[in-house]
Amino acid sequence: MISVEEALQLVLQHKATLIIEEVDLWQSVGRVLAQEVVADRDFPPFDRVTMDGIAINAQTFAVGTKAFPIEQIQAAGAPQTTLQNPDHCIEIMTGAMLPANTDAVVPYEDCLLQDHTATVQAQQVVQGQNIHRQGSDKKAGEVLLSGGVQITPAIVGTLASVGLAKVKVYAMPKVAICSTGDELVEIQETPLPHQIRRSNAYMLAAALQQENIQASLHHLPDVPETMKASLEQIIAEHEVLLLSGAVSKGKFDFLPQVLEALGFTAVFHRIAQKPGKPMLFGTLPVNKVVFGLPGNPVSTFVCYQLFFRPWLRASLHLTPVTAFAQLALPISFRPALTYHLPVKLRNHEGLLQATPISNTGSGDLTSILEADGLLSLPPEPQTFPAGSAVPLTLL
Ligand SMILES: Nc1nc2c(c(=O)[nH]1)N[C@H]1C(S)=C(S)[C@@H](COP(=O)(O)OP(=O)(O)OC[C@H]3O[C@@H](n4cnc5c(N)ncnc54)[C@H](O)[C@@H]3O)O[C@H]1N2
Ligand code: MOO
Ligand SMILES: [Mg+2]
Repeated sequence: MISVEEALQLVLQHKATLIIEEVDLWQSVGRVLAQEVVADRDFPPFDRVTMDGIAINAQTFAVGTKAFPIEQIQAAGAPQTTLQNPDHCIEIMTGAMLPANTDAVVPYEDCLLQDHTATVQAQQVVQGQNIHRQGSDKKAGEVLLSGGVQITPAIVGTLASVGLAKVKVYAMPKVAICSTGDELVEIQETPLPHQIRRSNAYMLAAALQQENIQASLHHLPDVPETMKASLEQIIAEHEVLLLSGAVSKGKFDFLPQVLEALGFTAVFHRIAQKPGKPMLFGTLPVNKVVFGLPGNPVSTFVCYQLFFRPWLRASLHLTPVTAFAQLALPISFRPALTYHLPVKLRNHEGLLQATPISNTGSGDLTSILEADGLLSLPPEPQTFPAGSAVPLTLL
């Protein structure tokens, strides 16, 4: 059996090669940018006034002038005006271009406006005050963003400001989710006493939806011939298979053998971890990957979080997420496996503290209902005192 670290390395050696597609800007949030974004003009593109008030020449104020006759008013969106007389002022609005021959803006709050004259009541006027200088944020031609970042609302704003109505992003892989098992029924059905609803398929579909992947949903019965025929069709139409169940030691766990008959090469089967020990991972021609997630709901969930998500991030050129939390309680366990524990997180004196959520095992789906994260306790040491810093997967 291989360790969690080895398993993850192997998974990451089989990244998907994702093509680049163009989407409308307003549909790009959450997607991964696949292009460089360059400032098409200076940021800001002109000396931008930052307060509503009057624009003056600071030198005029410095030699003792307080009352400035108003030459005109300049609104945001109007072309730049020019102060004709250095003893005068121009009324100016936030977002307007600074008028030529002025170099300071005094806010209305510091002025008295009467008879077409603004009298400055402030003690001081500093050259450059309330002016956002052209190019002070970024210069035209500067790289604002490189590819390999998830598009946030702030990025959408930046893309909009450089005029990118269409954005290049990595296309998401085509994913099929397959539940397996003759005990499973559709969610709208009333299960007989020996049956359960196929909740894992929906849990995985929801998780993928959070990644902007609309997966197709399938079910495979515990009959090798039917399983094979269905899988053949599914493989032809998808790049990634997320399978739940049928990977352990049971008499009806046919998945590994059926996959092999379809050209599957196992990269690993079984990981030294709990839950999720029976996980299967491998490849199918050409460049397709299969995640055989163990059927117990918490195992399915944990393996998805710990292997599929890092695989997807790496395929999308995103940097890995690393986080740690401190254990709120001491924990001891055996045998020597990596233990993934659903935890509740809270802030304790400025540190992230994790409290394990009690559960009855990996069949206990309710144990992850309130989980904010998964702690992964390595096989050694087997005793972790309270306060130990432990790797955390944020959910
Ligand atoms: N002799 C051994 N038995 C088992 C081992 C082992 O090492 N030796 N490993 C155990 C572990 S750990 C797990 S996890 C399970 C994994 O089993 P499978 O991946 O083969 O999954 P199934 O047998 O199909 O189902 C297990 C369990 O999960 C329920 N299930 C399956 N799919 C769904 C679904 N879509 N929605 C809800 N629940 C689902 C299924 O009904 C079973 O109760 O094997 C142990 N056994
Ligand atoms: O380890 Mo299994 O994945 O717990 O039920
Ligand atoms: Mg089984």
